[in-house]
Amino acid sequence: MSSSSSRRFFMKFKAVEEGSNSADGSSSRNKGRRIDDDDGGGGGGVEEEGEGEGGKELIKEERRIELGEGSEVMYMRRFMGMEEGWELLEYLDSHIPWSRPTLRVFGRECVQPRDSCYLVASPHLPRLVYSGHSPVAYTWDHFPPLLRLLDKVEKAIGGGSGSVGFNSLLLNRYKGGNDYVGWHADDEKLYGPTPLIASVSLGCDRHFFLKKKNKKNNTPPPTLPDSTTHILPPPSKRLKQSSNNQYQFQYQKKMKSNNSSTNRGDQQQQYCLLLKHGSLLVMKGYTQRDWLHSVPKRANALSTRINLTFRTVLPSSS
Ligand SMILES: O=C(O)CCC(=O)C(=O)O
Ligand SMILES: [Fe+2]
Repeated sequence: MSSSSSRRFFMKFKAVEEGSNSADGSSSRNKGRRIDDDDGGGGGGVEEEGEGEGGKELIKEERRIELGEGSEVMYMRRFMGMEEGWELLEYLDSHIPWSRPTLRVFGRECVQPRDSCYLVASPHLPRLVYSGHSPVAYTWDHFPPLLRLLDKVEKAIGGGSGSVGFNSLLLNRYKGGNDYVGWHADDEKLYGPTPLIASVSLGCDRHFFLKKKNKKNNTPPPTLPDSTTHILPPPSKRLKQSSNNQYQFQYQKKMKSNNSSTNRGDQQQQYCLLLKHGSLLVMKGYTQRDWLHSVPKRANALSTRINLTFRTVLPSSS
């Protein structure tokens, strides 16, 4: 399949809701100069304005968000070219051995609300276990496009020839707006106390939320890890767009609940980023120790999104 036909394939739902299948449902078809966030991503089925026009190099915008106390995220919106991204999306969609495992969450079994696959550089790494599930670790040597992506990610983060030393990769496939990942932190011991996680997004734009953990008991917020949307007020009431397209908001009201475990009354710091097709998000420092993140359900996310998170498993962490 050519790259343009593959792009059409992933944009097949576009006709259903013309110009509104960004994750937030906002129209991405501005006539004239774009002033919103959709100026070249194409994720979710918008045109590819801004991609290397006239042979110009892609602008690699960077956003560094200091979360405080040694936590930091960095967002690079145009990490890879649009066509390059669509080709990789198509390749991964058809070549990766996806599965949708059963997890155990708070003693309950539930089917993971997205497809995933775990790839590693070596079979001798300690096993990954999350939510009572230990995924099969496939070797990433069988997927040359992923090795090329790894190289690109390492160069972007490590600078020039620098090697970061990622040795594992977790892929998630969200087949539509009902697929999601609930509040969690990638704080498994095998990644060490300050993991560097590089997250590449392909396909449909989706919102990525960050919120500070509840320090008092260091437990997740009052939602099941895979069910988050209901505690957040509607985006229109909640999100305040700042000049750098990053949404920052705080709860305006106390959460209404008689349950003492949910009625903390503290205002949690939160951030939301729209993860675009071809973007790179890096989480570093104590982000996994002190913050939770999620990609909630979105009714308007009509097409497939694939997310890749490169991580480093510490060899002696078993
Ligand atoms: O899909 C995303 O952007 C996030 C995925 C994620 O948080 C994870 O795999 O741990
Ligand atoms: Fe995560």
